[in-house]
Parts: sequence; structure tokens; C-alpha cells
Amino acid sequence: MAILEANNIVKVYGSSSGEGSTTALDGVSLSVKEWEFVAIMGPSGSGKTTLLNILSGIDQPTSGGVSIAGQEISEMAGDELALFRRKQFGFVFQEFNLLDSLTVKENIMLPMVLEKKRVTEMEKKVQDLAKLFDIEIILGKYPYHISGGQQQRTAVSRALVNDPGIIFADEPTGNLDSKSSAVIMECFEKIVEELATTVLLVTHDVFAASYCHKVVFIKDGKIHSSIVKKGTKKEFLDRIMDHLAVLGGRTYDI
Ligand SMILES: Nc1ncnc2c1ncn2[C@@H]1O[C@H](COP(=O)(O)OP(=O)(O)OP(=O)(O)O)[C@@H](O)[C@H]1O
Repeated sequence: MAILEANNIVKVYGSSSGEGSTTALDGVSLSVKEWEFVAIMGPSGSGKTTLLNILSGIDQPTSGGVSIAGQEISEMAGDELALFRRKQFGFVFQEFNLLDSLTVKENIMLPMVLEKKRVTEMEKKVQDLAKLFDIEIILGKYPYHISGGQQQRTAVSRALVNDPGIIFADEPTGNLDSKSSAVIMECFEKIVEELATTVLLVTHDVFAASYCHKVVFIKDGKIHSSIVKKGTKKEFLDRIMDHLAVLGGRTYDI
């Protein structure tokens, strides 16, 4: 069953008269199934972040609609959308976005505090996620005393505390070395396989994309093609590279 449906999304930045405007998305339709693990790739400026922001309700399309679990988010009012996003979505960004004044444990708990969850429930959730992502021993530390990979695993845990239906991630390995990137992508695999959550990410990183079930390629604001994983990770990585070579644009991280 599809958890996310995007229908003919158009996004124009700037004046609608056309003078100085940029058409970032030009009729994008996309369907993501429950428990699917999908990467969006494409050259710089092709519209990836714009698409992710519209699918996750951060930004509004100029036209077209997005429905999540059967609910049209483009028709929701401000407060209703904010509540829906808090309950249904988890976010992971390149920059980790942790609060330096809070410990790892407090950072993970924060979204549950906002939801006024019971302390025992919050404690259990933090312990379960910390165990799953191997960050139990750093729960009492502050973000500036842990590595980038540990910070990102903290951010991934925080994104999951309210049991979202979908995790949106924008370049989640962009600030990590190759070893930490592999660990983060294994965390996303666990999110899909063990927590039965859908993951949609934007990446320039071919290695990261090779962990996904499917890669959607975007060029000049349009869906260019998509490929589904078959065979080994290495075989999928080679096919992704072949598609990117056809797509052209900037050099990708490998
Ligand atoms: N707020 C904005 N105002 C005006 N134009 C914008 C804005 N945000 C993005 N754009 C333009 O829209 C197009 C798509 O940008 P977007 O950031 O979605 O691409 P991207 O594929 O994520 O790029 P990158 O890989 O470099 O991050 C680009 O031409 C960009 O310059």
C-alpha cells in the first residue's frame, strides 16, 4: 500500500509572471509504499531538496497535491499540518541539528516531552533506541563531546521517538566519513526492517543510495527514471553509477 502519493507537483520560486522565476519542480508524480526505502538522486539544482521539503510539508507546492496515509497534506491548515507532521514524520538532516545545551538522552527525549509523554514511557523509548543504534554509553554526554557519526545516530533516534510513519532525510551522510556513513545507512536499514518505518532520503552519495530498495533520479525538476534493487549492493551501486552517468551534471560522491 502507498503511504505517500505525490501528484503532478509543480514548484515555481519567484514571481508567477515568469520574470526572474525558477521552476524547481515541473510535474513530479511519485508513489512510495509502506516500509519502502527510497533514495532521490540527481544533479545539483535538479530539485531534490525542494521535492523533499514539499513531500514533508516543510514547503508548499505551486500546484499539485501530496497525500500521506490517505490524507491530503497540501489542503491542511497551518496548525493541523504542524500537528500531523509532528506525529507522522521524522526528520534527519546533514547538519544533525542537536541542541548543544542538552545531553544525548535529553536531545532524543525532546519530541516526546513536547508530546507530554509519561516519563517511564520516554525512558523506555530512549533505552530501546539507544540499544538499537549502539549509543547507550554516550547518553549522558553533550553533542560537542561525541563524534559526527554518534551525533547523527542521536539525530536518527530523536527522529524515531514518536513512532513516525515516514522518516525524511536530506543528505544524512553529507558530513560523515565513509565508515560512519556505512553505520548510519545500517541504522536506516534497521528502521525499515525492524521498526517497519518508511525512509525517503535525498543523497549525492552513491554508496549510501546502494542501501536503498529503490532510487528515483530527478533532472531539471522532472523524474527522469527509477531503478529497483536486485542482486548485491555492489551490483546495485554499479547500476546507480550507470544511471548517473546518463543523467550528467555534477560529480557524485562515491
Ligand atoms: N528559496 C529559493 N528561492 C529561489 N530559488 C530556489 C530556492 N530554493 C531552491 N531554488 C532553486 O530551485 C532549483 C532546485 O533547487 P534544489 O535546492 O531543490 O536542488 P537540489 O537538487 O536539492 O540541489 P543540490 O543538490 O545542490 O542541493 C535550483 O535552481 C535552485 O537555485
